[in-house]
Amino acid sequence: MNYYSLNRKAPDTNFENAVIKGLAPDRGLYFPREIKPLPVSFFEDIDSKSYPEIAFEAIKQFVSPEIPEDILKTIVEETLSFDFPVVKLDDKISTLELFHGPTMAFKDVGARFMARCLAYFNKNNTNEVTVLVATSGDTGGAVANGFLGVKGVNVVILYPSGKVSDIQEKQLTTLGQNITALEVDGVFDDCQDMVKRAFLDAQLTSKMQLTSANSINVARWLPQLFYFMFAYKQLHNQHDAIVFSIPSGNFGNICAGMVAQQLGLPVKHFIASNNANNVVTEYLETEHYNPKPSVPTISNAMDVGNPSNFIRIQEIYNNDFERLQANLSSFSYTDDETKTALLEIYERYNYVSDPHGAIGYLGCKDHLKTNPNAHCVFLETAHPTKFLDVVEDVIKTTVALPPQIEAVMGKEKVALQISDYEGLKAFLLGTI
Ligand SMILES: Cc1ncc(COP(=O)(O)O)c(C=O)c1O
Ligand SMILES: N[C@@H](CCOP(=O)(O)O)C(=O)O
Repeated sequence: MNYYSLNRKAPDTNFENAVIKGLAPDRGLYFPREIKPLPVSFFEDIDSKSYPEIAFEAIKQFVSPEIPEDILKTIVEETLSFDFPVVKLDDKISTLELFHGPTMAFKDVGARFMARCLAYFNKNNTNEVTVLVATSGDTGGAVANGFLGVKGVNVVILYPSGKVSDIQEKQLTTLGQNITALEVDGVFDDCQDMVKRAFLDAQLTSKMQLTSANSINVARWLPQLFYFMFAYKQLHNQHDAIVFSIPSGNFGNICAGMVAQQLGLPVKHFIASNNANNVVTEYLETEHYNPKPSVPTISNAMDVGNPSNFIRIQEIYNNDFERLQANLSSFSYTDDETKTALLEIYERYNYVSDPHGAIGYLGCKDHLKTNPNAHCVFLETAHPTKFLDVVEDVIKTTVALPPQIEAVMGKEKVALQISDYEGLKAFLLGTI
């Protein structure tokens, strides 16, 4: 598959180059030249397919011919070695649990998929790659875990100091080996800007091959489309008007859902559920896109003021505001509303959600007010114990720690403090 830059000032490239480069030379995000719908029979026969079989068929066109089919089969099987259950709360609302992977966040799938693609491209150990990642909480841990020990790959994670949960911080600062954590005096958007700036810095790019493991990288972004197909497989026999409410920050996940829809997945509507960082909610109300500095919330992984993937969403809809509005709604919620929702989900359904999922639940409730015939699936994007203080404080109950979380609890944080781009550059050049 060829990919083009959304800034349209760089040549097309293939999947391998798009993955290794991360961002196009004109600083644009890569986007597939074509999204060919899957045959109708793919969806009709979905009950007979396993998750890896669904994933293989869905992603094949985006990675061929650079990843041969037998390798791709192995990659998806290894990537998807855990479950993706839908839990029905009632006849109107379900949740898709995306937290059964090694770091208990939905990012595990993209991180594991991308790590395996890079390892394949670097099979002869000829090109050392430095992977830069900006995280507002979960991407860092998932990428650290997914890339740990991958030969020829060094991972550098930038995270905003004091703005990720304790467990998220442990997950991204305690692995060692080929993983380094940089604690940035700033917000997530500062970290993301530094990563993008590094790609354009000739002093760096002449010395090392840099790429990104954020959703700006197509190998991290596209596998997220699997989730929507897995939910459809579990629900399509009971509900024919499925809508998804996606807790959104950098908008990679929801945008991947829209690619699944382009592939033919029967999705009725998308809901971007946001915390106070509401640039897209405002856009859909006003048609003005006005990125702002992010504000801290209890759903910290969504504290993004300038979502990278919004430009991909606009591309999918051909920059047609009316078409976008017809397929996408967006709501934004305060921390108090999030806490109230967390408690309501617990008391009404005996289900413990995390603050991000709780925002997804609120999006479902708001959508159902005007669309009572829909069945709304909100994505549970992280395990509640990743936000233990908030969750236990709200539901007034102790939540048992799963083994994946217990494993990092006693570990010692190792991170290097930096305050600006020069700090990142000095680290990469080995001068600090
Ligand atoms: C728990 C959680 N929920 C939601 C999101 C938002 O996802 P996206 O950035 O793809 O919009 C993130 C971070 O990406 C996350 O870690
Ligand atoms: N919410 C993310 C922010 C980065 O998103 P990404 O999908 O672009 O990696 C996080 O948890 O780090």
